[in-house]
Amino acid sequence: MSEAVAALEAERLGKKYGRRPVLENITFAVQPGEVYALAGPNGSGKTTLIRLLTGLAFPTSGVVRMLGQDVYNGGYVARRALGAVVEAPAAFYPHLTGRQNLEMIAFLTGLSKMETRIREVLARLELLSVADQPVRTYSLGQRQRLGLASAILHEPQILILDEPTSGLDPQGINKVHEILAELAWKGVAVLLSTHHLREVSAYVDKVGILGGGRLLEEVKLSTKGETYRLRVDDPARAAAFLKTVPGVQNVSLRGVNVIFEGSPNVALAALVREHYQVQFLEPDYFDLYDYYRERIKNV
Ligand SMILES: Nc1ncnc2c1ncn2[C@@H]1O[C@H](COP(=O)(O)OP(=O)(O)OP(=O)(O)O)[C@@H](O)[C@H]1O
Repeated sequence: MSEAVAALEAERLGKKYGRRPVLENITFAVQPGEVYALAGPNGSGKTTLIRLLTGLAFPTSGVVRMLGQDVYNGGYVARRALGAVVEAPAAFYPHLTGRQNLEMIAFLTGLSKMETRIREVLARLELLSVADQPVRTYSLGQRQRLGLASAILHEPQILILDEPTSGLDPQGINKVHEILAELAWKGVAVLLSTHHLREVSAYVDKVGILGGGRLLEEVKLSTKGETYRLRVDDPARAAAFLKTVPGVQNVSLRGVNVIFEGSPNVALAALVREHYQVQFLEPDYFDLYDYYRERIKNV
């Protein structure tokens, strides 16, 4: 079966400032309905990567595709599928109201049924009560939410957000996560950068860990079924073998652990039969934040 076209795809993306490489060989994909979080210490290149993905900066090497189309080469159609907030909080006309700012964006985007959609989005972001106040009177949280409102106004299939919850209070943070999870559920591909892995681990599908300008690892967070982890000699070979075992699904490597779903008994029996030395097998209670801290310790 051929794989569906990814909503957003970066292939061997690199960026140099002068002679200094800031990003090297970044390859990943976000499928429709998937939430992908970019994590990494300060200066690891998250914002630069987001600027490349959204066309605000050009890569030194590599390709970005949206819905299968190269965004740097006649990717106008592809970019219409994109909603983004890059330098949060997004810039608005301070003397115009929130609603007027959205009307201007809707007009420039050529949106039909503009008033209904603007009302819908303002309501979803809980901004109706301040919709007719000038943006200069908005709090940081309200500005952030207006940024998200403007990014989803045209119902994009791909949403890219740089630290969408920075500066928000806990209620505002929850609201943003709730909206992003809902958009993904409706099929939108969401990519966000974050320093708050515990906040997002409830609903993100994958986390790309950036360190020193490289994608160190992609952690898949399983959302369905019972997940187990085991430690075994030669984990890469054991993982490849488990992929062929009926009753064992979604096998992946996380560091030196093999993660899988399905029957732990079947997995264990199959490994023992093939003479693997299994050190332990247990339910996978995965703390993304602890794992991330461990992973970037020596970067
Ligand atoms: N315009 C630029 N010219 C030169 N160097 C730059 C430029 N923009 C970013 N850099 C460098 O690229 C590296 C990555 O920066 P970037 O802002 O992408 O990191 P980040 O992961 O988003 O950091 P943070 O978590 O602090 O936001 C840094 O070393 C930064 O100094």
